[in-house]
Amino acid sequence: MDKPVLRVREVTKQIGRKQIIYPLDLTVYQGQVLALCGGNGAGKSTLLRMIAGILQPTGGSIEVRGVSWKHNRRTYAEQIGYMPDDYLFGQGLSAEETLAFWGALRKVSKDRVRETLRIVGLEDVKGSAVSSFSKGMRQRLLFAQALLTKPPLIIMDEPTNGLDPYWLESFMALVRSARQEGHAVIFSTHQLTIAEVVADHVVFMKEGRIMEEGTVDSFNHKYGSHGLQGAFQRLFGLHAGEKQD
Ligand SMILES: Nc1ncnc2c1ncn2[C@@H]1O[C@H](COP(=O)(O)OP(=O)(O)OP(=O)(O)O)[C@@H](O)[C@H]1O
Repeated sequence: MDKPVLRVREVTKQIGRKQIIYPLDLTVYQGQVLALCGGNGAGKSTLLRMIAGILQPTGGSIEVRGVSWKHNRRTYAEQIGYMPDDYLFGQGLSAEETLAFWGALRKVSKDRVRETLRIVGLEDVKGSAVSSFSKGMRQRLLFAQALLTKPPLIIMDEPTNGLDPYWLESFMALVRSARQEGHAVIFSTHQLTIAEVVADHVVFMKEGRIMEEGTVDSFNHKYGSHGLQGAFQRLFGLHAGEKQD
C-alpha cells in the first residue's frame, strides 16, 4: 500500500472573498480507503469536487497517478470515478438506460453495465424509471456509475446517505472489495461508525482545514475505545455518542 494514487499539495479554494479551503495536503495510496469526516460546512464536498475536477483549486496541485487535471483533463478523468452527494436524474429513463448512457460516454461494454447493476443490487429493477426510486436506490445507481470503469481512484461524497442497514453493510463490503482490488477510495461521511469500520485512514476537517488525521487505531490509542467519537467531541464540542450531523 505504498503507491500514491492521489496527491493533493497545498490546495486552496477561495470563492468570492470567502476562503473555503486553506492550504491542505493529502495522499491516498493504492488499496487505501480514506474517510473525510467533519461537521457541516467543513469543506469536505468542496475538496472532493476539486479532486473530481468539477471545481478548480485557487492554488496548489492535485494529481491522480501523476496526472494533473490542468495538464491533461481527459487522462485525469479516466483515472477517477465520482459519486456526487446528489444528482438530478433524467426524467423517464430507467436505471439500465441511465447507466448505459454513462457507459456509452466512457466506452464501457454493455456487459459491464449489467454487471455493475448486479453489483449494486439494482438488477431486478433495472427497467424501472429512476424517478420512482427511493433515495437509497438512487445512491446505489450513483455508486454504480462511479464503479463503471473500475477507475484507480473512487471519490464519493456522502455515499451512505439514505442507505438502509442492509445496504450499509453491502456498501462496506463493496468498498472493502474495491480496496482489495487495489483501488484507492476517498469518501466523506457524517457517520463515524462507517469510517471506523471501513477506513484505513481518517481525516477530520473543520472550517477548511485538516484538524487531525490518522488510522482508527491511532485515534483509539489517543481517545480510548471510541476514538473517532472522542476526536469529534474534542474538535466540535459534542458529547461522544451524540448524533454528529
Ligand atoms: N459556491 C459557493 N459559494 C460560497 N460559499 C460556498 C460555495 N460552496 C460552498 N461554500 C461554503 O463553503 C463551506 C464548505 O462547504 P462544503 O459543502 O464543502 O462543506 P461540507 O463539509 O461538505 O459540508 P456538509 O457536511 O454540510 O455537506 C461552507 O461554508 C459553504 O457555505
